Amino acid sequence: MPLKRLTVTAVRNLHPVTLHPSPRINIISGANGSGKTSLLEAIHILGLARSFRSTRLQPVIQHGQDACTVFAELVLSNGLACSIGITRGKQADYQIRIDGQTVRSTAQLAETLPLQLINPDSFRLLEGAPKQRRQYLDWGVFHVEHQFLPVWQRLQKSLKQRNSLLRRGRIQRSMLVPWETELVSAGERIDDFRRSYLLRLKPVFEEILARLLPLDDLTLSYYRGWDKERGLAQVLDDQFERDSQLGYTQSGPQRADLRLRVKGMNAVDILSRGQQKLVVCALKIAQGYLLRQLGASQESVFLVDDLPSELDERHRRALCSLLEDLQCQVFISCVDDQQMQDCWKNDTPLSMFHVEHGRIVQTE
Ligand SMILES: Nc1ncnc2c1ncn2[C@@H]1O[C@H](COP(=O)(O)OP(=O)(O)OP(=O)(O)O)[C@@H](O)[C@H]1O
Repeated sequence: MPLKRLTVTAVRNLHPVTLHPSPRINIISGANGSGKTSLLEAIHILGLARSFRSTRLQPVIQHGQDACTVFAELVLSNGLACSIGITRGKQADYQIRIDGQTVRSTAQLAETLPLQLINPDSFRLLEGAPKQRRQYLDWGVFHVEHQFLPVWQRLQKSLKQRNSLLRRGRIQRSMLVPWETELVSAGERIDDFRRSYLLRLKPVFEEILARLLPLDDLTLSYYRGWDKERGLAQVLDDQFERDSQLGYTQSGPQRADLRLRVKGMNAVDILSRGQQKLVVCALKIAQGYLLRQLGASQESVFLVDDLPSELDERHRRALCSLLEDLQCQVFISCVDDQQMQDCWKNDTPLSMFHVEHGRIVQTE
């Protein structure tokens, strides 16, 4: 799903630019503060309508401008061209267009452009809250299981309604029944989707990890959000009193998690930062490989911010080789392009861009 042409206007310090990236490897180099990350951020906005650096989009819009725009022409897996564009204004308003048609949902953008981000914050996938690992897992499920989104929306709605009734206090048990019925039916399906996705992901992840970092005793397991012995309906029933006191639903798929352990202990307590970074890279790259294996209609585009940092040369090369073998489009930022130049096979299409004070120039 490579971006064939990319136009960025009024994103942070970037001068308006149109680029013709390589369908495979793109290296973006430049000094600190030059605007490398801003270019990756622009692509991220195009795929997800939001930044990975700030929760609000206002800081991303160039000082003195009212809106930023990112537009791209893509090549679909069937070889046809498609155009997508997004304009985000200061009032959190946005306009999304796919092939000239206005689109309301950001899910359609995500579906058209499956983005994977690897950046210094990616560590949080291991050390952060379960929500991040659920989002990671659900990214994969969303792209391979087309029923996932409507079922997930049903789950969110029923959970919200149940929690709002619980917060009212002193409610009749029967008032929750319709929402619980919906919650159980959507929740168990989400659990099935996640479980079967993970079953397929695990061997791919293990293979990728072995190429990056031999860690035989690392295990990846799934916690569905409630105990193994009981069905979700039973759990909601048994926990009604406690849920009423707390004002929210304690157990369910909204509590699911992925668990990474080394010798039975939490991986973050054992692995070095570099090793954690490699495990996160393996997790993300594995999703790209799986998407390709399953013949998904779109392939992932990888955004890798500041790859060389914290990785030694051997691991950097191993990572580049994995990204290269994946045969998808990759954008990698780095301060020193020398570090990234000889990591690729001669026949891999490679483009180099240099950023200076927000001005991007293709150098190769
Ligand atoms: N809304 C904005 N309008 C204009 N300039 C901005 C805006 N927000 C940030 N900047 C500037 O844009 C630049 C953005 O740099 P960016 O983070 O993309 O740099 P980088 O090349 O990735 O640097 P590093 O190597 O330090 O990570 C910074 O110089 C910053 O001060």
